Amino acid sequence: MRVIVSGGGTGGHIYPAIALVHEIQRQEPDSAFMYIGTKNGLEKDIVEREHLPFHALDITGFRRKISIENVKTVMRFLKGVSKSKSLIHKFAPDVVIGTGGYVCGPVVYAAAKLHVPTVIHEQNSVPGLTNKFLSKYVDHVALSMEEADSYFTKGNTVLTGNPRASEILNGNGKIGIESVGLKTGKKTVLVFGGSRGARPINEAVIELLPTIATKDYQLIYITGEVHYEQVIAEVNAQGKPENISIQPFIHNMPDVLAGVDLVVSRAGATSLAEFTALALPSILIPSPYVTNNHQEKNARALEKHGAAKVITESELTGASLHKAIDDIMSNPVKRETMMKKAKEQGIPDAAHRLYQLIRSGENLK
Ligand SMILES: CC(=O)N[C@H]1[C@@H](OP(=O)(O)OP(=O)(O)OC[C@H]2O[C@@H](n3ccc(=O)[nH]c3=O)[C@H](O)[C@@H]2O)O[C@H](CO)[C@@H](O)[C@@H]1O
Repeated sequence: MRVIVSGGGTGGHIYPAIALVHEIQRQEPDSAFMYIGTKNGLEKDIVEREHLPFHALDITGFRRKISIENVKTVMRFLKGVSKSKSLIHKFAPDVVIGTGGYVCGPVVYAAAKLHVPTVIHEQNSVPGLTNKFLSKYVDHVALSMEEADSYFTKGNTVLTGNPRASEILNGNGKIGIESVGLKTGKKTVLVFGGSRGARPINEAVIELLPTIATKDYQLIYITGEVHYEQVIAEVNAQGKPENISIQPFIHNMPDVLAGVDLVVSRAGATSLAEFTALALPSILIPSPYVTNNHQEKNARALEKHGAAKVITESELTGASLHKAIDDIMSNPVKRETMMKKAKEQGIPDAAHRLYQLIRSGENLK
């Protein structure tokens, strides 16, 4: 199969695209791929590590308020459509797939206009602007969560789950823990603030750092690339406990997640698909800076089910985070129950479901 994938900006849109590529490679090893993203998002680095051909569009997202920037955005969109059409003509794909982020807008729109079969994947319970716009033109909208269905009106939705949930099951926990320089066989907590890191989470972790040295568990703490140097400077000023590993970003998340017992994170939809697939208990601090507060909705759904504990950003302090971590880490029965509840929410065969949807496309060659 010849496949163009596009998804960008943050890890939550990029990793599902890569997971789908891996599933197609497993099913049809002689497939050919092209990835279309932006230069400025995380995708360039992540996709090049996968040795996939990468093309960049110069594109920006719409502001919700009327502004002159939006006029420039329309111009970039039109240029993006024209460049996408030329890439599609050259590559001649059997299908074009968008996994969210504004870069998919021109790519998937151009494909639909050229009558190439198209699929978009929505990770969240509340869809982003780009996917809502594209849903009117594409053959299928693949959903990770049923709740998103009511936002799409064309009757072309299918629940597949998030393909990253399948990918994450291939990790090796021992390799993951060793890769960050910690001890295997010890209970481990992972803290991270989504794919870009989150300052409020970093501040809370720095506050609780001195107490970590006294714990019988260890901590992997991912700061986010842009925050790393500042965090390291602050940690060095107070002394880093030995049972903590601090990283700017982790590229082998399937291995690392396979080796941990509890995760503290934002409530991005792709991360949650990973935690539930792996039956991982979580403490979730939803980002309040996202469309329709969708991260809190994602997080509350898991909390209601007993799989997660939610701390809102306004409740977040070093002390509240410390208490929440200790509550779960000192209570194996609670951890066990949360694991069971998390697993009930997972869709571990999502990559295959999405692959089947793509293959079943009536007009797919
Ligand atoms: C601020 C914002 O707009 N966030 C959105 C973005 O979040 P974000 O990109 O943070 O998305 P998620 O938390 O859903 O996914 C992050 C992904 O990055 C990976 N990872 C993270 C850190 C790291 O060091 N290494 C690594 O590989 C995680 O394992 C996961 O696969 O996309 C999500 C999915 O559409 C949305 O739900 C979020 O609301």
